[in-house]
Amino acid sequence: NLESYYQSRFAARTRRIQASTIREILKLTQEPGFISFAGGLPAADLFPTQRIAEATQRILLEHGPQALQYSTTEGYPPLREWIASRMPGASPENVQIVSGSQQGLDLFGKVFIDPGSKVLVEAPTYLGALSAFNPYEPRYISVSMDEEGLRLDELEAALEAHRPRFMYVLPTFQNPSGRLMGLERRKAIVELARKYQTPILEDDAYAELYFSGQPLPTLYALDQALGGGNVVYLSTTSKTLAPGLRVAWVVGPKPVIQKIVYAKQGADLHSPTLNQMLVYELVRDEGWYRAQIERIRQAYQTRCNWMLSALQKYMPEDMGWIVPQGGMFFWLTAPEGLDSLELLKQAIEEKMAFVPGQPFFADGSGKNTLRLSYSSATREQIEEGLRRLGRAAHRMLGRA
Ligand SMILES: Cc1ncc(COP(=O)(O)O)c(CN[C@@H](CCCC(=O)O)C(=O)O)c1O
Repeated sequence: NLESYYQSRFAARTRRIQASTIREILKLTQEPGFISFAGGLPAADLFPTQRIAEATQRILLEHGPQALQYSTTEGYPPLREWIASRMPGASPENVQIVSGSQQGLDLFGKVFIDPGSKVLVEAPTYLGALSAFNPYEPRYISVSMDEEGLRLDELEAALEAHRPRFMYVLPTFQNPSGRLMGLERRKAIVELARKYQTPILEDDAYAELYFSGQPLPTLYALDQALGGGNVVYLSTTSKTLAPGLRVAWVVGPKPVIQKIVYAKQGADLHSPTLNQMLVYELVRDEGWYRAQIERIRQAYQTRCNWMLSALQKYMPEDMGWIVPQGGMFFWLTAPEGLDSLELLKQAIEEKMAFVPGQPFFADGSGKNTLRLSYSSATREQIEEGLRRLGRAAHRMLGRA
């Protein structure tokens, strides 16, 4: 039958296509009374639902046939122009709309990775990128980080020794560790990448989620200042509008974008036409969009503070964490020897969930780390959820 036929003939081909830990936990935590800090779920209470309903109706009434018809793979021209206008040195031809930056990761992997290609990643890095790249069978080169990001000495040694196909970097509120890379480090990394002619894939999913201060320049912008051409940039409306719309973009040199267009033609023809037109209707109102982003920043700052005080109250004293300056996550480091996968099992007994850290490490390390998202939790859920986690952690660490 088909199943045994599949097992005999195809299982080898799909050996690198494995489950996403976040996606699998997300399914599990739908039970009532469950408190999950697993998925980086944007705050649903901040989705501009009413505005989306009105804009969608207006688009359908005024441009129905266009909104519901097939459209070009490159994406809705006004939206591409809006994105290009915010990226130094970019024109719409450098911009490709994709269905979530997750698709951008997949298509980039499809275009850049051969079996065995070396891909340089941060340790830890976004596990969704590993899920996207794995089917193309890369070999990962992991480089560790200090408090602000990639260590330059290790990075240069790795670039020299391995000449990787590209490096995947998250400079702004890194997922999962929350790190924010400073300007000097950003400049140094862009210069090193150019020196070793190693393209950077910059994933800027949390670009707008600063709690305070002004955004730092993107690696894309810093590379432009040196002549450009060495950074491919990803960002998304998932964290500023609504993730269910699946509207994101890739910005890069024309030959690369051209290949990503062709790959997308073979993947899904184009991203949803209506959703692209809707996103443009929302972001074109600069005043509203800035106010929306400000609402989100303030809400996440508040929820971050709630989680910080709950951590201080309930965690064993030898549990450490990085206090984020933006983004959605706390990254916890437990004492060596504490297996966060085992802790997750205990936590699930208490109807609480988080993402264990090991899937974020391409080199299989990080057993004693875990990621907590505060973005869509209420104050009560944070208090109760951390109390449950604290109970499980104290039990595991053998402390009453
Ligand atoms: C660095 C980074 N790059 C891409 C994505 C995917 O975002 P899109 O919605 O595809 O634009 C994300 C979103 N990651 C969230 C959401 C995952 C949602 C899920 O798998 O349920 C997380 O880490 O929990 C990200 O953090």
